[in-house]
Amino acid sequence: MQVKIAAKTKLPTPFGEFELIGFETESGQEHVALAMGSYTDGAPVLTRVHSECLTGDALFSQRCDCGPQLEAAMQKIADQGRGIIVYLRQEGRGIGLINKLRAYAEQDKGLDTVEANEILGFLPDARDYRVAAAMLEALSVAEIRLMTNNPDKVQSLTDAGIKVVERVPHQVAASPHNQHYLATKTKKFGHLL
Ligand SMILES: Nc1nc2c(ncn2[C@@H]2O[C@H](COP(=O)(O)OP(=O)(O)OP(=O)(O)O)[C@@H](O)[C@H]2O)c(=O)[nH]1
Ligand SMILES: [Zn+2]
Repeated sequence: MQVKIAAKTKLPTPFGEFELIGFETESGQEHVALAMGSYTDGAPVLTRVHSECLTGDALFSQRCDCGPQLEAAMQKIADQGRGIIVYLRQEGRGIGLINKLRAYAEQDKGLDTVEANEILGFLPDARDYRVAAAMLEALSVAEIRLMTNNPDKVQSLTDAGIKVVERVPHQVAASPHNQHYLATKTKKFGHLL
């Protein structure tokens, strides 16, 4: 998987100023990374590989925990003054925004998040983390402390050549709306919650 750094700029946020790095893949996909501090010095970098969730990241959805997880990652990185968020445009665990909304509609009828994907003909999780590994390599980052509860993410990044020296638990407070969703993540995806 080849990616190229297409643009770099500043991103001032309530958590502090990040460097915003835009990437393009060979197939024309666009992804971004937010970086703070000196991440090229060889020491393991506190890292979040975050999958796009328009509803959670931008629209305050309480169906999932994505928005608070993104904020928590930005805060933890700002507290340390050093770290990277790889923001992957793999919306809906890779099935895309409209298909995720279709899956939500199935969940409204009583299916869980895995069953809803399957009834629509998708894998429960269609994400590919090789692009995240390629982005980290392009930033000269080889060793990370990964903020996640998802063991598959740790394994997939490891398989793609990134050394995950530590899994940093990344749990945020549940809401009444996302309890079932979080329970399914634990039961069906093996999330460490
Ligand atoms: N298809 C589908 N995607 C969902 C659903 N709810 C959230 N997502 C997507 O799931 C992705 C986030 O994945 P999660 O399973 O919440 O968490 P994770 O990234 O695997 O694990 P953590 O690193 O612990 O956060 C985002 O791309 C969301 O858009 C859903 O019900 N169906
Ligand atoms: Zn979400």
